[in-house]
Order: sequence, then C-alpha cells, then structure tokens
Amino acid sequence: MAAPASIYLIGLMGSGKTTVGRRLAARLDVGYVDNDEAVAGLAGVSSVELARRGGSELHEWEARYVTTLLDRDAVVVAGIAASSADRPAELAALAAAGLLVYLHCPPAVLAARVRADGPRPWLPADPETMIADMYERRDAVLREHATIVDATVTPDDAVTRIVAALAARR
Ligand SMILES: Nc1ncnc2c1ncn2[C@@H]1O[C@H](COP(=O)(O)OP(=O)(O)OP(=O)(O)O)[C@@H](O)[C@H]1O
Ligand SMILES: O=C(O)C1=C[C@@H](O)[C@@H](O)[C@H](O)C1
Ligand SMILES: [Mg+2]
Repeated sequence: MAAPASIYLIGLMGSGKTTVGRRLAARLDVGYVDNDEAVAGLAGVSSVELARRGGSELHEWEARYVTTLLDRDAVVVAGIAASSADRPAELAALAAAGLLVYLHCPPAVLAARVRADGPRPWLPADPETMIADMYERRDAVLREHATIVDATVTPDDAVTRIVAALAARR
C-alpha cells in the first residue's frame, strides 16, 4: 500500500517506536526517521548523552526535532519522543500533518522491556515507578491527540494495525 501521509509513532520508552517504525517503513516502502538518531544529528551528541546531562536539554532538542520534521515534504515514518506529550501543541501539529499513532503498552510491559534493554542510563535499577509516573502524566493526552494502537502484540501485528488505521483515515 502506498503511504498517503506521514505516520508519526509516539509512545513511552520501550513501546516499540524504533522496532515497529522500521518495519512499518519497510512495509510502506518509505524512509524511517528515528527520533534518537535525528536528535543526535541535530545536537551533535547522542540522546543518551543529552539525557545523562539532566535538565531540559534533551527535551529542547526533541522539540526542535519535531519542528524540523514538520518542515519536511517527504512522506516518512518517524518516531516521536514521548516528551512531545508534555507539549500538546506538538501533538496537535503532528496529528494535523499526518497520522499520529500512540503505541500503547501498560507500564508493566514497558518496564519489563526496558529492563531487558540498554543503554538507558537515566533509569533507576527498578524502572517501574518512573514509568508508571510517565504513564500517569502522558496517557490521557496521547489518547486525546493520537490514534491508539495496542503495542503489546508482535511488531508485525502492530504494523498491520497501523496500516489498517492509515487506510481508514483516507
Ligand atoms: N511489539 C513488541 N513485542 C515485544 N517486544 C518488543 C515489541 N516492540 C519492541 N519490543 C522490544 O522492546 C524493546 C524496546 O523497543 P524499542 O527500542 O523499539 O522502543 P522505543 O519506543 O523505540 O524506545 P525508546 O523510547 O527508548 O527509543 C526492544 O528490546 C524491542 O525489541
Ligand atoms: O520520556 C522522557 O521524557 C524521557 C525518556 C527517556 O527516554 C530519556 O530520554 C529522558 O530521561 C526523558
Ligand atoms: Mg527508539
């Protein structure tokens, strides 16, 4: 299926933006823009390093990344950092420009995934509480602005559901 509009994937850390995004882009035969890679390209240092520095620097770069993304004409699949949920105007702009998809996972699933993953040096040894707080703060605003897709299914099934949502949007 040809992609009629860009697809923006947002979700909390570990929701599968990178994993699902790459497969979705391949399925639609368009480019994939990864939020962490793009932020590193803009900032000149990795998003892991920006996060390690603390403060608001990472989130400022993540906001600039959304601006650059919205300036592009090409149809792409792009990951969107979860911090955009703290700036609802970004969510509204992304939803107006393309299909904004919320890759939804319950906090316990996210915590299990990120615990098995790396490197996320900003995470405490037990990430449950931090992820539960992020979920509490961001879940409602993401549901309000984005099309929710269950991201606990396999990556390929998530891709199929997003393609169906794209077809339904036309
Ligand atoms: N649908 C899925 N089912 C099972 N495991 C998954 C699924 N999607 C992603 N994963 C696994 O969860 C981990 C996090 O996935 P991924 O890095 O794609 O998430 P992300 O949203 O890009 O995270 P971040 O915000 O840190 O960039 C990886 O180990 C990945 O293999
Ligand atoms: O969702 C967030 O706001 C964050 C997520 C992590 O990936 C880190 O990048 C950082 O600690 C902030
Ligand atoms: Mg990612």
